[in-house]
Amino acid sequence: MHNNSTKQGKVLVVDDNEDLLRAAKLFLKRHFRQVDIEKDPEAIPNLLRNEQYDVILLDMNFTKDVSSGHEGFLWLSKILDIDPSAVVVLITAYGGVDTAVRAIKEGATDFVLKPWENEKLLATVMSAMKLRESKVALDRLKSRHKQINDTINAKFKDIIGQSAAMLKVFETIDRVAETDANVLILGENGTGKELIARAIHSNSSRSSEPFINVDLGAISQTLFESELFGHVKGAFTDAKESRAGRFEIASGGTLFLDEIGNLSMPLQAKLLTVIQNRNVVRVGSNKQIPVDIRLICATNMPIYEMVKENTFRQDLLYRVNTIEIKLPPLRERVDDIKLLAEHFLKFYAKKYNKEVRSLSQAVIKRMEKYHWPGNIRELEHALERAVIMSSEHILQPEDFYFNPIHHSQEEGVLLEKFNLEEVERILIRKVLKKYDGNITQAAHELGLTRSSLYRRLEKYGL
Ligand SMILES: Nc1ncnc2c1ncn2[C@@H]1O[C@H](COP(=O)(O)OP(=O)(O)OP(=O)(O)O)[C@@H](O)[C@H]1O
Repeated sequence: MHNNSTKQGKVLVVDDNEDLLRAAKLFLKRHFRQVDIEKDPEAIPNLLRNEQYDVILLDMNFTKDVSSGHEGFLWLSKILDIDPSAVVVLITAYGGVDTAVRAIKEGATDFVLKPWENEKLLATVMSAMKLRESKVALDRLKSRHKQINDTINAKFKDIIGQSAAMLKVFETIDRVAETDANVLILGENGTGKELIARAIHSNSSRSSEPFINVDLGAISQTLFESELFGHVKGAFTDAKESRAGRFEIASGGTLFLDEIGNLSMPLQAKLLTVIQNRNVVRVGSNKQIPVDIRLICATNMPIYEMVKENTFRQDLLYRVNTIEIKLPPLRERVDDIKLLAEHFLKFYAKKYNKEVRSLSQAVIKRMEKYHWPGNIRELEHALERAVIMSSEHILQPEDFYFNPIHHSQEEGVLLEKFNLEEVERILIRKVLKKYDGNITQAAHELGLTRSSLYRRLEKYGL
């Protein structure tokens, strides 16, 4: 027999037969912390308002000689209205099995036949209790997930921009969000590709489902399949447990594949198969799992040139680029710089509780001339740093740190060092600077193809 302190769970039994109620209470009390009994179903709403029951045992028929179960259905649906995650076990007489089966379809958890055997009743209530525990845990997880999502989305809510280019982007988001069309977002680092992807998701009918973000540039070749498609226990040495991949987790919602241009050819082929079939197979299994996702991809690579150079599959590109959004670099949307800078100033002044109020004209002029290789992310960090460091109300050019590369310094290095790699790195930086980061022009001047220039940029971390 259990002792009182270890007993768990609250059970409510509703039946018009007082003998049955008494017997149920006597027996269940030995196993559960609290057992309430009620013979009048009209009292149910009130009871549920005052107590959180884990399991409710509910009779199907209350009026004498009526065995249709109508009343049971009525009370079942009332209970589920009050508490959608209530766990209701129906009590039904022999012969009422069909009704009980229908009740389960309508949301009951299980049923017991009366007269019952105590051990059977106990087993039923015990497993109902377990179900309740997982429902409560799931509800908690869901609301935690929602809270996290809301916090992220709040940050992504304000998309600042009034330049013609951004207005066009807003219009496209409006048009495509509601559709399930695949979207490809192109733009340099820090131009707001993820922000736009989230905006599309939160304006779509999938907004209450997850937005799952995968940085393909950060996933190693060996982990690619298991990360994206999942694996079953024992599929490889480290696979101690079965795990769903990002495609499966995103099902119902939006999958954002960032840096799609960084995928190797073999991985592009694997990705294409999944996108075409809308099915994933976990590593180590051969079961097809259907996935329902809205796909948004992004890259800062010159993807069309890569197709020409056979480093990116054309069929994959045509799968993902149904709608294309080009985000111009910040230096090409000069109209937005002041607006963005003031937005970040306000945000960080509030965050760090500083009295910084505005930007001097000189700062704005300087910003509008600067080439912003890191785009909006760089602008945001510049403002965060300036707000933290400054003790004035108005920020001045000295509060910022523009353009860390100095010509004279580099030339000095060039003359002193004869290491080929070092010289190559410096040359590339200089040419890039000359063309304001324009890869095509820089590659042309250096006598390289764009993709070999990209490879070097990566190699030298430029
Ligand atoms: N129009 C905008 N208005 C306000 N904030 C923006 C805007 N665009 C970008 N940002 C901010 O700039 C930062 C970088 O944006 P985001 O991460 O979306 O860029 P990205 O293009 O995905 O970058 P990467 O290519 O490096 O992944 C984020 O903090 C984002 O909130």
